[in-house]
Amino acid sequence: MKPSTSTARSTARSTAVQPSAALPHVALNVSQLSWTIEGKTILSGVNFALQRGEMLGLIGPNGAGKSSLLRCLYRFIRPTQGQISLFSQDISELSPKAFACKVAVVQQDTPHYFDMTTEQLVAMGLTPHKGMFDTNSSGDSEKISKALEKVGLSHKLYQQYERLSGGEKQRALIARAIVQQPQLLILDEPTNHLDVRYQIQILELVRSLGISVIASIHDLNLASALCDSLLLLDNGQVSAMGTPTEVLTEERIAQVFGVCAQVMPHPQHANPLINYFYGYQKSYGHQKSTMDEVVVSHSPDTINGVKTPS
Ligand SMILES: Nc1ncnc2c1ncn2[C@@H]1O[C@H](COP(=O)(O)OP(=O)(O)OP(=O)(O)O)[C@@H](O)[C@H]1O
Repeated sequence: MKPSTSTARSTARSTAVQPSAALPHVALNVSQLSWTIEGKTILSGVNFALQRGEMLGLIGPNGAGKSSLLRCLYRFIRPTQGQISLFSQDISELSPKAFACKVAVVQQDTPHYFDMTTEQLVAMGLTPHKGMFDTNSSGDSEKISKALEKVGLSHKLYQQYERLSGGEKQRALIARAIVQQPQLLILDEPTNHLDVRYQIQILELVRSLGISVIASIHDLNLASALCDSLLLLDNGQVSAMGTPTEVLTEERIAQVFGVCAQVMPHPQHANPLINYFYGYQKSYGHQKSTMDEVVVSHSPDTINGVKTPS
């Protein structure tokens, strides 16, 4: 199988449904957002805007505050300070039902849904759009089938959700979000349980929906390939925001993640492709880390005697 020479990003976008022209250009605006709990500041002065139809990757080391930021966006956490607006409307002013019609969330840990088939789980995505006494129609069944087909789970329609594998559960939750037809999709580590094929496929699928997306992603190469822009969070603050090329520099990867990397254009899409170097990390309690020297010299010829590619 030979990959296309067109970019993975443009290929996915070419099938996108264009969002309504009536909506403002900025989907999400976050201004001076801070969150403090138990005297500890977790998020501080976070500012960014997500353009309509754009896919924003939220990256950063463990504990940087990615999930906390997403929780503020889907109203699980009330920020200590700041404002979040969705298509120019303050999200705190939306009713729970109005909010659920506009925003879908796929959380990091797959929740338990005992006694529910995959079909019933995905049908939950229709609930915000229904009145109290509305029942599911044949059109609804078609929406559910199409969403399950998109995530490759048609054959699991009647299987108990609890019996799906971790990756299948993740894909079923994404199918539920698709059925919800949100204006904003929030994904907390959506590729967590997925094998490499589904990591690519699910993110390409999410891109192809043509809606505004914010997703926390640990795999920097995946984020680089599939996101329009990246927001790098470090210690609760925005360290950088911009295109993958602007954000993913060797210096910044060393500073924020504490690893030495070589960044080059990806042969298919030309966004940064990151190669990590090994063997220089501090081993706890023994060796002094050579990281500082690596960062200072920036393009080491050798690391621990291993010649690095030029
Ligand atoms: N409810 C809470 N009470 C106290 N501390 C919290 C709470 N929620 C998060 N934190 C702390 O906030 C910091 C950021 O956590 P968060 O889960 O947002 O980071 P993250 O970037 O998503 O990390 P990871 O990549 O490991 O998932 C951590 O130090 C965490 O312990």
